Amino acid sequence: MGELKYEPLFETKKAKGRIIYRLFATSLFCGILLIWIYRLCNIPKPGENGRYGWIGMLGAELWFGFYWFLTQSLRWNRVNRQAFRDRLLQRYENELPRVDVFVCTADPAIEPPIMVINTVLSVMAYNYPPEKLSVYLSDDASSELTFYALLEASRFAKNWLPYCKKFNVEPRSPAAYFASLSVSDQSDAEFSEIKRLYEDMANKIDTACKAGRVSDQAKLEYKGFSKWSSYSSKKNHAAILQILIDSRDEGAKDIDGVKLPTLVYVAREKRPQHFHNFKAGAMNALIRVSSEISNGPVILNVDCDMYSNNSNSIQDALCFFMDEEKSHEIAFVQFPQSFENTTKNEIYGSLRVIDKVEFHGADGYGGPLYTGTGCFHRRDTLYGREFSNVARIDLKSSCPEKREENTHELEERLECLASSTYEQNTQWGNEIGLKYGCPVEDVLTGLTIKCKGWKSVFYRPKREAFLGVTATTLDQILVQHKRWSEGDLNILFSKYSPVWYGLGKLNPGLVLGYLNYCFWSPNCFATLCYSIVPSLYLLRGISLFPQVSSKWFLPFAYVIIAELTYSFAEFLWSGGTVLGWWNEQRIWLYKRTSSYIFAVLDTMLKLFGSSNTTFIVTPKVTDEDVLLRYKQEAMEFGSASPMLTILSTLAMLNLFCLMGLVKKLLLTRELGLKYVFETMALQILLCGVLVFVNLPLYNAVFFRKDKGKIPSSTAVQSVVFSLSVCTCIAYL
Ligand SMILES: O=c1ccn([C@@H]2O[C@H](COP(=O)(O)OP(=O)(O)O[C@H]3O[C@H](CO)[C@@H](O)[C@H](O)[C@H]3O)[C@@H](O)[C@H]2O)c(=O)[nH]1
Ligand SMILES: [Mn+2]
Repeated sequence: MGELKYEPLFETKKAKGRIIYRLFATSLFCGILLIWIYRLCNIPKPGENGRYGWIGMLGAELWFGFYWFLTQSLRWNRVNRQAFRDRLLQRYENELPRVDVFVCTADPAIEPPIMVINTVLSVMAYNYPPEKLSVYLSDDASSELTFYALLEASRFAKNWLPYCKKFNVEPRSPAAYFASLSVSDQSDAEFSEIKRLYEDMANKIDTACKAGRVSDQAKLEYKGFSKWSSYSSKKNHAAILQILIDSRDEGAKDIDGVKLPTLVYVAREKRPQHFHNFKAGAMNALIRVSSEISNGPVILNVDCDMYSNNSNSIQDALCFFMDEEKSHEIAFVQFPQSFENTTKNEIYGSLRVIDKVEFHGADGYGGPLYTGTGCFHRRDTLYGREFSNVARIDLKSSCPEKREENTHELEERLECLASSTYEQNTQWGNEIGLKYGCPVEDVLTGLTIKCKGWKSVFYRPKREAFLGVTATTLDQILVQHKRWSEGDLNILFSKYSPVWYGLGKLNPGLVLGYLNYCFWSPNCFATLCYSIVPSLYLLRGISLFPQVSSKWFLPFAYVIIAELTYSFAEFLWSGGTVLGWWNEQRIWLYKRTSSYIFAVLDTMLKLFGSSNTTFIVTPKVTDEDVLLRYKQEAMEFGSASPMLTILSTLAMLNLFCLMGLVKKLLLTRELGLKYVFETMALQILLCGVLVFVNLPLYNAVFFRKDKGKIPSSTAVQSVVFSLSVCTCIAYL
């Protein structure tokens, strides 16, 4: 008899087409080198026209070339992963580990309780032994509305979970499930019954939310509400911890008599004198509280809008943690961040290329970033454990034992773990738990885990594992990207910088990979230069690029065409549309000329100690008329803001430059047509593309009447400002 053959629980395959890609990238690099040489060798002498502009362009092109080089690290060595769930179940069906799911919410006004509990229900309904599954909701708003919704959800779960199992429902967020069905699917009695139950619950929650409070009757029915009696405000209250379902209780069963997963509500203590560290603080409180309740060795973390869209994700993730030969070094398994409310052409851009390309590239060098949601961690690594090849963590576990304390005693005992002083004089937020002090606690925490010797995995199953809500206005997306790019830049300067902390600990390819994100925001300088200088020089008739007939024109043409074609192909290959790519270019420009500028400024202020970390939560609800425009893919410029003023000014500036040129060519005939095209083709092209990409903005300034247009004050400011600059440049 031969030995049993070892069958891996997952496999890792190199992505196809890497050789061709590498050849292409090398050719592009040669083009970039030639551009640099041309710029360096042709700097106008002091006193000559265009010297400063030229030097600016040189700087910008050096930067773009450098940044392009960084982006190669995420494309050079892509890998794809495959998990074998059947093998996992064959080997470990009875020894699966306990899994704790953390859901975070922060504000019932922009993260509606009904959305939050749909996420909670979707993770409670995972295809996983319920006695091994525990769900924790952290409510940073400590809102009794959210608590009330969770209470209702805990009751509805008794019907919903068996229904999901019986009919193998997907997705298991009730709202998403009902919305996914057509009328003809909705005939049988059991369906009508579950839908009615859901609607009853949703109505109750909706009524409470509209009233802004929970009815006295509901409060009388459930003693848990008494914990709000000493509550004074969202920023000043004691910890509230309630175990709504304790799966160790005999009574914790659904209508079919099957166990329910544990469900816990936690609102950590907040006091004005103690800083709460946003989501990282919430997560750390959950890590502690859960350690005393279920202590699952695997933790899944989702944002409150990211419902589970695939009931098998836990098993998928466990394949990466439980393989006998390859799993011991894996700290976390990150799933893509995908969204449910995207429109066809994604007017505000997407994370498409990051998910379909870049994270697979990072995975080839040791693993993707932790991006805060849709990520499974080993609990120990969150405690700061160093990787060791010898002391491996065994995840296998049997059923939890019965507890001595009753639920009430347990709650009382654990509230102190969520107190606002618990972390004082401890290493929480520093050596233990998620890291504090950075707007992207997720990226920073993931980075430090990897610097302790661990690897991570990026897994993109065919059926999306999680779906969330993406921003629906320009302002929201710019604010979000400011937070992200600022956070990533903070990491660069922090003690955990991939450069000085990561070097030697991470694969150099991954260091470069991280730098891609750390250097997001400094891209603003080169982009600003490229979108202002050539256009203004165009107005003055000064050429900044080689003549069309010059041989130096070729590398420019090659790099521009090759890079644009590549980015276009990559986008389509990632599942995007043609118009989607064009929209992506616009949002690329907008982020770089607004979010990133403020990210750099705030980081500088912070380095000099005069600014604090903030976290503006992205709204997950949209007004009806805004939603309508979103669905029609009309950009929502909306309210005035410094970011919008910059965008609008830049757009106007380019428009006036182009108009100025046309005027010179056609009306005054100051310049010959042939001469202009020969010497300034690329400048005209650049300015023309900038105008073309900004068409929706001009429309929003001059023609739109709806509320999503650019506010008149912003429009006037930007026109006056850009017109004055253009006039000065043209006539002085
Ligand atoms: O003080 C806070 C602030 C936020 N949150 C929660 O954090 C999550 C993320 O907030 P959101 O406004 O949706 O930010 P996004 O930019 O969409 O989030 C991404 O980026 C964040 C870091 O900037 C990560 O924390 C997130 O997990 C990641 O999905 C939400 O569930 C919030 O409820 C808290 O629990 N407490
Ligand atoms: Mn979000």
